[in-house]
Amino acid sequence: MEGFKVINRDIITEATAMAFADPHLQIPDRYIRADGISPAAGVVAGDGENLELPVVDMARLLDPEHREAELINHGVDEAVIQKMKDSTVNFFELPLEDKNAVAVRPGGTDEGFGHHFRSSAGKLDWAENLIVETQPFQQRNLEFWPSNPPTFRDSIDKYAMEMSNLTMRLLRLMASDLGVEHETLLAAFRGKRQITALHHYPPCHHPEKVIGITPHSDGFGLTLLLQVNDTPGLQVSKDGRWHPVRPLPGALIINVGETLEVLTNGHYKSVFHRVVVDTKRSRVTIVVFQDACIDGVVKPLPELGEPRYHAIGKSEYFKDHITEVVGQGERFIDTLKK
Ligand SMILES: O=C(O)CCC(=O)C(=O)O
Ligand SMILES: [Fe+2]
Repeated sequence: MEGFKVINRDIITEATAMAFADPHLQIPDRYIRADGISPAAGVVAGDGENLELPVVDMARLLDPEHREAELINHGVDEAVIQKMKDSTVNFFELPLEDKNAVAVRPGGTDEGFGHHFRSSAGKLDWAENLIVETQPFQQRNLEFWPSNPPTFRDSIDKYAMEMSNLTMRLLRLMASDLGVEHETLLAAFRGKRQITALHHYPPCHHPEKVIGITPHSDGFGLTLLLQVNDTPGLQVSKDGRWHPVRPLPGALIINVGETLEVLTNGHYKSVFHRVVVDTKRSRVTIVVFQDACIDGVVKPLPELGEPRYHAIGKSEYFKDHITEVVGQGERFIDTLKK
């Protein structure tokens, strides 16, 4: 996967692992954000102003009549979710040495365990991440798929499949909402890449000095985010303030990526978000990105009228998306608006 808000990867060192494990150790300088990125720099909305993201209660969305039953019959398989959560937690609990068996290779592919984002000032996010490409099947690079815990590969394989199916169900609903043929929207996603990112944000005794994930908006089509535990941290930017997002237990958060904003000609909007870390509890999330394009191009579906965004080739899109996100902290697609 070329692109994906990555400018540079870094391995997790012993010193970092120690700082992550002991909230009372001094924060290494590379994690201290003084560059306008730190949570201290943004205004956070008050209590009771948590943002209602498009939190999708699958059961309710798919069948208003049969909430519980529908979740079992049409929603994501609970056993698959639980197994994926367990494997993820087990992986992050391993000693650093074991996790580094699938470490990122600086200058190599964008997969692996490590830091996946480094600001131009060389600062790092307060998190360790494992990223693997889960679809298309032929592009899986098992070198980066942990064999420890032993359940990991099977868990992620099944979870990825569930997320592909869920994406197709969501796209059908979106296509109906947009008034376009289902196939038009589905075709833009079919056979495209699916990237799975596992995030672990350790606690930090000075959360105002570090950031779990730098403010950004997702570049791909659709993001499906699952919280493994209920530690808060995700915040969404709206009207110049950061609003905490607290998903309902068991709900997935669906983020519209910039590519989907363009495809739908601005009907769905991609949001700017970040993660702040907790003083006491770690936060673990499982995030699946579904990519999309029309014949290699990011552009509005022709059915949706006069295009409001300029068309751009996929590789150019990702190249520019990175520079823009990192350079200015703004959404790249705003530069594509007509
Ligand atoms: O972990 C989270 O809550 C958000 C992760 C995220 O924004 C991303 O992976 O793009
Ligand atoms: Fe994101």
